[in-house]
Amino acid sequence: MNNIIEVSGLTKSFGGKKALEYVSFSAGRGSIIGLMGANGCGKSTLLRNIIGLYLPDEGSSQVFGEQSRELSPQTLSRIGYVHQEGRLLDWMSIRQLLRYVRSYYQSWDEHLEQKFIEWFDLDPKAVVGKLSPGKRQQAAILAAICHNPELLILDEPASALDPLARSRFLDLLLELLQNDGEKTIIISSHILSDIEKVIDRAVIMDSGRILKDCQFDELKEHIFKVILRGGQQAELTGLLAGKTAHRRSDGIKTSLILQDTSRAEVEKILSEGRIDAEIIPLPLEEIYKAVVGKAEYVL
Ligand SMILES: Nc1ncnc2c1ncn2[C@@H]1O[C@H](COP(=O)(O)OP(=O)(O)OP(=O)(O)O)[C@@H](O)[C@H]1O
Repeated sequence: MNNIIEVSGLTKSFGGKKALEYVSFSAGRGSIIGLMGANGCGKSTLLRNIIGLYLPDEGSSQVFGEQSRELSPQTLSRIGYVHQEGRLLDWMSIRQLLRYVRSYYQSWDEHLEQKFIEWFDLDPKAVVGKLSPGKRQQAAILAAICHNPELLILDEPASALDPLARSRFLDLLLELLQNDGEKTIIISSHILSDIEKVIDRAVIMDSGRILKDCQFDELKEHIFKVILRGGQQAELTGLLAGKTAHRRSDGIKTSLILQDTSRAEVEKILSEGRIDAEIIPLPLEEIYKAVVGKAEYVL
């Protein structure tokens, strides 16, 4: 498979402080990738390096086969980017802004523009500088997607959106991918309960490094919860000790968050030992905490 993003050994410091340390990352076509991690762990820096907004101290980054530091206008027109600060031309109306952005692209999709103006309930006459943060984010999303980019990079795009707008935004992502299964979308977000509805790959960063990068299904297969009841709780807890990220017992039942194992392996142990237990999938937020080692689980 031809990757459209190839990042290798990317390192970037600001004033002596490392924001990225030897990060390698690649992406093929046709997926929605969730980029997660604590504030300041390097997500935006990675995304900005990918599109050439930042230049690395070491390592290389390519998009559509071109070096990120010198992307041609043709390659840039295949990319859509929504950045965290949502910098836009404040004096324009939404309609003027979209007309202005559209003048840079041959592939602008008017039908898509109209559809999402209605969907987001945006007033085309509204002045950008007077929009609420959420409406502003919606305008930024629209300006980034209507040229039908093959690669869509979304850096915290939905933080200011209300629940309905967020849900419409997620539907929009799925629709973009359904219409064209070759698109690649990278979305960085702290709202894990949202992105778990759409992502098929999870990338978790911590302190400038990638801790985990795998298919979301694989992550769910390997990090999950088991609730034990009955008389064999101590025995099974011992058996799974090396794979337990967190354990809590209330005297009646024991809850374990397991990792470094698989549901199939644990199901086998349970059935062989005829053990009364329940395997429960975890929400992405809990999986994330297990990966980064922050054991503040609600069990
Ligand atoms: N332009 C810049 N100048 C100086 N320091 C920067 C700059 N951009 C990023 N940094 C620093 O690099 C580190 C990584 O920041 P980055 O914005 O990539 O993190 P993030 O994971 O996107 O965080 P958040 O979730 O808060 O958006 C931080 O310590 C940040 O202060």
